[in-house]
Amino acid sequence: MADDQHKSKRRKTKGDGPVVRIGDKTISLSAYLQPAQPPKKEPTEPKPEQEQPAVEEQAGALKERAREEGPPRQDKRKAARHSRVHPDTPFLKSRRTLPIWDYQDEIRSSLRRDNDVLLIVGETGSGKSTQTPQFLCSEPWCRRKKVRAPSGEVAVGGVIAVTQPRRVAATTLASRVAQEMGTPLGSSREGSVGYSVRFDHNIPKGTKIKFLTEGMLLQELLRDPHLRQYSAVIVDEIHERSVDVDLIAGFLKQILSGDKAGRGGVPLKIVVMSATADVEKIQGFFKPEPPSHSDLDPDSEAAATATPATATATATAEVQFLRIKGRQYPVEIQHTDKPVPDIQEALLKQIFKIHLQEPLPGDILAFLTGQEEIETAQRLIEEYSATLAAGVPKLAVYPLFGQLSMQAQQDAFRPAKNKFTRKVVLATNIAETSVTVPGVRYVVDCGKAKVKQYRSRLGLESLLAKAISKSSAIQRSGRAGREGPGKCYRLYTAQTYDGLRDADLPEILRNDVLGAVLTMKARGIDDVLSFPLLDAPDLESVEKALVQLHFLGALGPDGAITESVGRRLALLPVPAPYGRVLLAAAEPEFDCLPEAVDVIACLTAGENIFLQLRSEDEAAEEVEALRRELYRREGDLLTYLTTAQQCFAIRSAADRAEWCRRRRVSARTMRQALSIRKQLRGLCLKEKLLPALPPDDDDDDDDDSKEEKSSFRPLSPERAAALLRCFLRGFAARCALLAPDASYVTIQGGAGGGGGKHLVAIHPSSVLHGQPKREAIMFLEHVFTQKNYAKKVSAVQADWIVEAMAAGGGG
Ligand SMILES: Nc1ncnc2c1ncn2[C@@H]1O[C@H](COP(=O)(O)OP(=O)(O)OP(=O)(O)O)[C@@H](O)[C@H]1O
Repeated sequence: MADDQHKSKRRKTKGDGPVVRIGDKTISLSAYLQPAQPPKKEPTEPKPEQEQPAVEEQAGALKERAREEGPPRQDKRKAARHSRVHPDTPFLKSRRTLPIWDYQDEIRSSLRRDNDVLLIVGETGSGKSTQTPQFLCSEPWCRRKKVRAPSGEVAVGGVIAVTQPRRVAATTLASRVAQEMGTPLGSSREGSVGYSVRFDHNIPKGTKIKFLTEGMLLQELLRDPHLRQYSAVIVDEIHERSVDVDLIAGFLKQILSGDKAGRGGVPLKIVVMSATADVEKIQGFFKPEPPSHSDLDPDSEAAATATPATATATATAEVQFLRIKGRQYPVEIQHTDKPVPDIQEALLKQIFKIHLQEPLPGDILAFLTGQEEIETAQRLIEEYSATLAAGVPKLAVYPLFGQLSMQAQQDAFRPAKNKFTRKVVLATNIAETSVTVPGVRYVVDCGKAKVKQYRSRLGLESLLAKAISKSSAIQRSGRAGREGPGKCYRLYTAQTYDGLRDADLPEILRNDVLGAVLTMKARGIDDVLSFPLLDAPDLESVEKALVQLHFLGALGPDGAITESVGRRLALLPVPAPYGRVLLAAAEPEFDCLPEAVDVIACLTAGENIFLQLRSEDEAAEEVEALRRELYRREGDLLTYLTTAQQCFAIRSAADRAEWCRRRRVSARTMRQALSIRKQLRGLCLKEKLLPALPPDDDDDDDDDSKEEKSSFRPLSPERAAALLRCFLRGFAARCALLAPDASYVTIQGGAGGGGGKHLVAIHPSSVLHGQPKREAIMFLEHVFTQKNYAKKVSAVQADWIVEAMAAGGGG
């Protein structure tokens, strides 16, 4: 873990000026540290260093200019239209300037009468996500109604669900819309807007608009297949085509073309939105068909009560389509003249150039491929910022990637803490759609993204950096120009852009479809191959998922979901193999659920809990020595457990933070892990996996006065073995045996193990790296860089693997 993979990427100061070394490359920073002389007629060019305070003056000028230019001209008569239903909040003025504002009547009327489906395509920033739900929430069909359903009198409707591909989009949109509607989120128990994302729900009483991740809506569908609380579901950013959004589309199509008995005859309105959707495909998919009884789940209330009258009443209108013309602010796009040989280098140069040439205010959003690249760039930019002369604005870097805790993600959306500072957000493609990062005027797009790729031959998923699609490039550039005119610097040529494919391959065609197949099974879809999907995955992946679920014990021999395992797995908000670990740990034979929860909390909390050690770190040796006390010979999972238990046993939050600092353990990730632990424990209690909450479940991160925390007790070797045997119930197929030539060879067969054996090496980030070889290892993750690496590794016994396989443990 102490391994620093970026030793070579350090900034040095040579006689010829400061340079950044990236591998064997050297970038001179002199040009950036000594800002270029401004060309005479360009007011926005940088001034010589000693005159840099003038940047603020330039900023003033830019602000002034933006004020003068104002938003694009709108038809005054139309723009003056004041909706009865929108309170005159301070946001009304800016809402009126959005291109979608003039379409609000059309949007409303498109869904009146028998029209149940509307597709909206409009440029990024035109106002789709924030405005459409506000336009619709006061429609008469959006009222909550008491109706008669086969199960008796039920309440239907009243809320609009807006799905988002990512948590950060759901939460930031909810907070924006709450502000626009004048009911700030979370400040009171009542409000019009709420959100629901994994491990975080904020649904005030009276919520009319609920932003939620696609995963959360799927969870809700399991509990309420008729989506009774909703009058409408808005599927935003459909072009992203995650497995979850494809499943949602399929379920919505079934609700649409089925009878409405379960909803007491109340139709569910569906709005599908994107900047770059395949209009024909989506229209074709949702085109109403007369339902046939054979389409219905024979056990459903709907099937039991459907009459020919209810069955045909639904299929009348076509899918409505609306194209929103115009964009809010222009975005100037610049491509490179030539292909760039080194993206990381080009990205840093571009950021430095913007910083020195463009006045404040104007933050930068740069798209990189992944966490490692972001952390390296962050370090280099921070080092560079520290060298800037006193009169030059500083740079404050905020990383933004999916593995970060929610709190750390939110930081990127706040203004830089210090004055006279330019914010630089370094993001993966999680900031690509839906989000508005306040302050951003400049986007730098590296043109690549890490894509999860399921290599069905190996049965493993890998993250590979690949060229993005045109649709992604358009989305990325759309992040500039949301609060004023913007610029997007693409680090690739215009020809390269022309050669990009229009859209990404849907995830369902790329990935392990395990979660998708489990969800379909839990929804009573026996024949997963005939479930309506925009694109069906290949037979091989579906078959592999079915086998894997069978190994996990989620499916019985007849292929139906099992009550004891499958249905419970589908309800747990963790991937199925982790869920299987929790179920095993609750069995009396293993009896180690709190420990399994702790490990899973660390695994799912975000970044690696161990921060990378820098070789120049003076305290590196001391940190290493302290960390060695945490390392367990059984491997990474037990090391996580020891770390979590030691850390969580400390009473005071301040002492815990200090404990983390001394070991360079991420205090933020540990806080998140503590919160996940609490929620998972609560869920386990609810699902009757835990008889009672463990005595130390009174964790309050900020409460230093707690006296009752249990102190750390190291796990005995027997209990450690029990815990690893539980993990094997989820990951038995992710194992490798020691071969006579001292290499690790993955076990053959088994779900997830793929069709053949292959070599894996232990990743340098593992505590088992460089340790004496064991007879077998279990690894939770696999990455392919120069070679196949196993990550999150534990030493296991071969007979435990056999035991887990026999019990049906595939991962
Ligand atoms: N959190 C925010 N802070 C500041 N302005 C915001 C925020 N969210 C939205 N806006 C403003 O509202 C505009 C419309 O945003 P909205 O997300 O509704 O557009 P959109 O059409 O859905 O865009 P996209 O297709 O990129 O998701 C933005 O361009 C921006 O001006």
